[in-house]
Amino acid sequence: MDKQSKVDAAYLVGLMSGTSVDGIDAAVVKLSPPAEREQGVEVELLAFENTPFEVQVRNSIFELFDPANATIDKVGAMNMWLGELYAQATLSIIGKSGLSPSQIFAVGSHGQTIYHAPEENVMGDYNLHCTVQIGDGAVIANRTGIPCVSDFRVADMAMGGQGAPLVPFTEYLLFSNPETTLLMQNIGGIGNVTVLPANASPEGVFAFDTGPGNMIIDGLVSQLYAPMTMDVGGEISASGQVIDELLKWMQQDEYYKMPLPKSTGRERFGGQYVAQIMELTRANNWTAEDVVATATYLTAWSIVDSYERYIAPKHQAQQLLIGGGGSYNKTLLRDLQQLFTPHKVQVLTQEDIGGNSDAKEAIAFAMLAYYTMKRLPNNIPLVTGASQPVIMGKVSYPYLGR
Ligand SMILES: Nc1ncnc2c1ncn2[C@@H]1O[C@H](COP(=O)(O)OP(=O)(O)OP(=O)(O)O)[C@@H](O)[C@H]1O
Ligand SMILES: CC(=O)N[C@H]1[C@@H]2OC[C@@H](O2)[C@@H](O)[C@@H]1O[C@H](C)C(=O)O
Repeated sequence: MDKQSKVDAAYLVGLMSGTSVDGIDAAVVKLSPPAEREQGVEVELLAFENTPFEVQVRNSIFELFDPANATIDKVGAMNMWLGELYAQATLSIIGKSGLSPSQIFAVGSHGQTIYHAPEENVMGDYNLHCTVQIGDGAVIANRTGIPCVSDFRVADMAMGGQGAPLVPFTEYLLFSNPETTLLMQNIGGIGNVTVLPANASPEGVFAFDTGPGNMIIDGLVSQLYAPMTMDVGGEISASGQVIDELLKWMQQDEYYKMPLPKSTGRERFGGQYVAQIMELTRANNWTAEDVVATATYLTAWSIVDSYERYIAPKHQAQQLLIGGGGSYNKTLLRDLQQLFTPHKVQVLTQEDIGGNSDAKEAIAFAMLAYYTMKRLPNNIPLVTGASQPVIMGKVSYPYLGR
């Protein structure tokens, strides 16, 4: 890092639109760089906004999750359209922060994942893996006049990694603690955990996707309670009972036993999976609230199962710190508290420690973009499985005529 960057704070915008497809999270942060490489970076959240997707946009994105529907014209058009929406979200949040676009060092945009196949051999004999995030960075840069870093995951995958999860890099920088072993659990569409052992070096950090977060719950609610798309506050599941037979069927999925590193997505727990549950529901005459309660319990179970299988043999954790939209589902929190009590792990949300469950990932992509702009590596190879550190993200520069 050059001498200048050690002292100057930078303003950045972070954009996240995750696997839930609920909308765009946009954050403006002030980043005070570390004095020495990775030690002591500080980030202050200046403004945050979630812009829900209009129904038409959401439906068009969902269409692209099925490779048979994701024709090149639709992918190309949505790549441009999302770029526009991300640019609007960027300008809106900068306005809210009281800054002007010229003060922003860079935008870090995750994009919309429409396909993630870290294991799959997509092209037959060619043994190619891939991950696809759309919402073009060049559109964002040119519409806002701010350099934009986008498409983070490909560089890691090029070096043999899963291209996910990426947030552990920033969680290590922001949350690691000399005395407490923390489990940073995100519950978005997918659930993912970062293990921050007390006093760990970056080599001690590990992370992986625990399985579905809200994806199955959202899918079932959309089918059984349309036009609702989520179980707000966990009220539906609170009124239902877990169906043992369905729970056992869900627990059979091979993902839970797969070795680390691992990551997953809609390809496993999306529309097709929900359609299978709907078939079982009709065949067995299960009630809607019991089915949603079971999917909710499954998510909590997958998190504690991951702890027992991969983490507890190495580390006794003190806290499970939950972020992402799942932290607003009270039934899910209740189930997690119940399941972690025997392990003596305290279950807290980001809000319990003065954080923001919604903003966490957007903040992370602002931070990752900072490292990209400084040409510093920003993956954790032991987390993603990459063979070496890489500088993730592609930079688009606007021409400002000066
Ligand atoms: N008030 C609420 N009550 C219950 N669930 C909620 C509430 N608000 C959000 N959620 C759940 O959280 C989901 C959105 O979470 P989040 O924005 O963290 O996911 P994401 O970033 O899209 O996903 P990922 O992190 O997997 O990429 C919604 O789809 C919904 O299931
Ligand atoms: C391919 C992809 O978009 N993965 C997401 C998804 O949502 C949660 C989990 O699955 C995680 O692996 C990842 O996102 C976060 C931001 C990450 O990379 O850390």
